[in-house]
Amino acid sequence: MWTERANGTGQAAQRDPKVIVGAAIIEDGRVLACARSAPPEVAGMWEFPGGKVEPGESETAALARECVEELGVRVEVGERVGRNVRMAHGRSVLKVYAARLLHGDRPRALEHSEIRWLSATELDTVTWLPADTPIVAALRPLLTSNP
Ligand SMILES: Nc1nc2c([nH]c(=O)n2[C@H]2C[C@H](O)[C@@H](COP(=O)(O)OP(=O)(O)OP(=O)(O)O)O2)c(=O)[nH]1
Repeated sequence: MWTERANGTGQAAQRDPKVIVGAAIIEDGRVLACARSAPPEVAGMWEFPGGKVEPGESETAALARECVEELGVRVEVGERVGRNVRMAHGRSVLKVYAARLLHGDRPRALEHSEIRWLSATELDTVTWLPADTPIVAALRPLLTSNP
């Protein structure tokens, strides 16, 4: 299913999909949702803060870095939320982790057009990026069980 290519030794090497990590930052039974400011095709759609894992970087380190860059906050990364979601015809995969804010840090929209705290009943009030739909479904019970 994933693309294969020759690796120079005549053997086929599997090209791993690019990993995109997202943080479901939960506080008081609400999750932080972020509206993309770019590119135009997806601007105004909502996502979890995060981004591409850099070569040699762990998923946890990537999440911590992205939360500082995008929101100016330090987070502790917890359990996975939902399943791996294949995107871009299998060329990338979205993995979301629960997270919590550390040291009293308060998120600011440094790269997004808007950020909002959403309770379980408010999750459907925004338009999520399509890949996030199964993650949002998996998140709902976590918000109701952690009031
Ligand atoms: N961060 C994030 N990206 C998501 C989510 N859902 C989803 O489909 N994506 C997609 C949107 C983008 O195509 C891709 C993430 O790319 P990005 O541009 O945010 O990553 P990045 O911060 O590393 O970007 P850059 O350094 O290359 O500019 O994954 C989500 O919940 N969070």
